[in-house]
Order: sequence, then C-alpha cells, then structure tokens
Amino acid sequence: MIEVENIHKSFDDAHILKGITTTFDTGKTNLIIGQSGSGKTVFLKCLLGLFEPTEGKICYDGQNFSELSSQEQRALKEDMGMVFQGSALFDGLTVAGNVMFPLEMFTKLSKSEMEDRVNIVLNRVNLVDAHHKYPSEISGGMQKRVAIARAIVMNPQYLFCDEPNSGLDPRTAIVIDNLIKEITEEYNITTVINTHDMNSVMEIGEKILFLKDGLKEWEGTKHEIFKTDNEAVTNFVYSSELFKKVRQMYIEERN
Ligand SMILES: Nc1ncnc2c1ncn2[C@@H]1O[C@H](COP(=O)(O)OP(=O)(O)OP(=O)(O)O)[C@@H](O)[C@H]1O
Repeated sequence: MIEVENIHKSFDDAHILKGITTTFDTGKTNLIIGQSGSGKTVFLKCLLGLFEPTEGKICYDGQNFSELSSQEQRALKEDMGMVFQGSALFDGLTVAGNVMFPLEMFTKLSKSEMEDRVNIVLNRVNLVDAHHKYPSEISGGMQKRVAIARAIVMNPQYLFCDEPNSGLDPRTAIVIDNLIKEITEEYNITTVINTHDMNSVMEIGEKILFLKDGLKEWEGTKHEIFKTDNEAVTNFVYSSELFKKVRQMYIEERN
C-alpha cells in the first residue's frame, strides 16, 4: 500500500501539486487521470522518488521515503518497476537483453539464473518466440509486453506505468490493460497508472484519482465514476457524445 499525505511540489514560484492525500491499495490497479497539465506526471515522479515533494509524506508499506537512509531509498527504488510512455526499450538490445538489463544492473544472479527469470517473465506476458528479436522487429503491442516484462523482472512490489496504452489500437490497448491488471493481482503489486485512456478507466479502474490543477478533485471506482455528479469529472470523462450516451444508459438501467 502507498499512503500519500498532503503532498505539495513547487518548482521555484510554480506551485504544481497543492496538497494531495490518497492511498493506493496493494493488488489493485490505481489510475490517475486529469487534464493535460493537471500534475499527473509530477505526481507519478514523486511516487517514483524522482522528485522530492516540497511538503508532505509518501509511505510505502509503512516506510516513509523521506525518513529512509540513502541506502534504504535505493533498496526501495529497486522494488519499483516502471513502464515508460512509448516503452523506452534499448534499440541495440534484443528482447531478452532488454528484460535482462535490470538483473545485470542490480543483482548478482548467475547468467543461468538470469536467463531463467527472463524466460519466466517473457512467458508471463505471452512472448515466447521473440527472445532474439530486436525492438524494431516487433509490433507496438509486443514492445509494451517487453516493457512490462522488464518492469516486473525484479519482482517489484510497486509498478508505475506512464500512459501504457499510448500508440496502441483499442483492441491491443485493452489486452495490455488486462495484462497489467492480471499481473497486479497475481503478484500482489501496488500498481499506479497515469492515463488519458477512458477505456482503461472503464476496464481496469479499481481506483481512479482525478487531479485538477494540482489537487485531488475526486476519487472513486469505475462504478462510482458512472454515478458521480461532480461536474469537473463528468465534463472530463464524458466529453465525448458516445461516453455521455453510455453513461445515460448505465444510469437508466439501474433505475
Ligand atoms: N521539472 C519541472 N520544472 C518546472 N515545471 C514543471 C516541471 N515538470 C512539470 N512542470 C510543470 O508542472 C505542470 C504539470 O505538468 P505535468 O507534466 O505533471 O502535467 P500532466 O498532467 O502529466 O500533463 P500531460 O497529461 O500533458 O502529460 C505543468 O505546468 C508543467 O509545466
């Protein structure tokens, strides 16, 4: 579980995060949504320990990050997996080489132990025949699978994903979403996903945090988001006519 208490972040005079308090449960897919510029990426970087909050605290299963020694902070960061926007694979490394990279950087495992671990996670993301291919030789959806395999190869307790669906067609996006959700449940990871994708919200939004101008405007589940009358949320989520109709049908069905 990640507990966030009154997080503020400023850059010089620019006050970006203005006091966010929330919790992200273990084994759940938690989504952060909000308009461009609302502070989602800054918030995710605070959760990753890449930005130091100006005020407030973040506790990872009871460990307050800012009170840890630098060695303990490093160890905690090794417990965090990250799926970057656009996959961010190393072009010059094969699929297996990309997934093995964190093991080579951060562990003292033998070559065969690393290969075993790489095989396990590549099988888990359903990539069985791609070990020796290069990123340019596989599809965007397969690249995301490699990025997910690389993010979980160290057995992280926390998984952060920045726009994991960007650039994917809707069907592949849903497959990737569900893969992240399944892995989160199976490995009991605390997962936080920064997304613009309303399909993701409806598919896997076990908890949704809606940010507006650096503040928590609303939080709830994918079921609650259908019923909320918070105007900022409904204007954002139901900005398309299609989603407005779907919401109306959902509400009528339940009345
Ligand atoms: N390193 C930085 N220094 C100064 N300002 C920053 C820095 N990083 C982000 N900001 C500012 O913080 C604000 C929020 O940016 P952020 O990237 O978190 O928005 P976002 O909600 O992720 O937007 P998008 O959906 O477009 O990615 C923006 O005004 C941005 O200019």
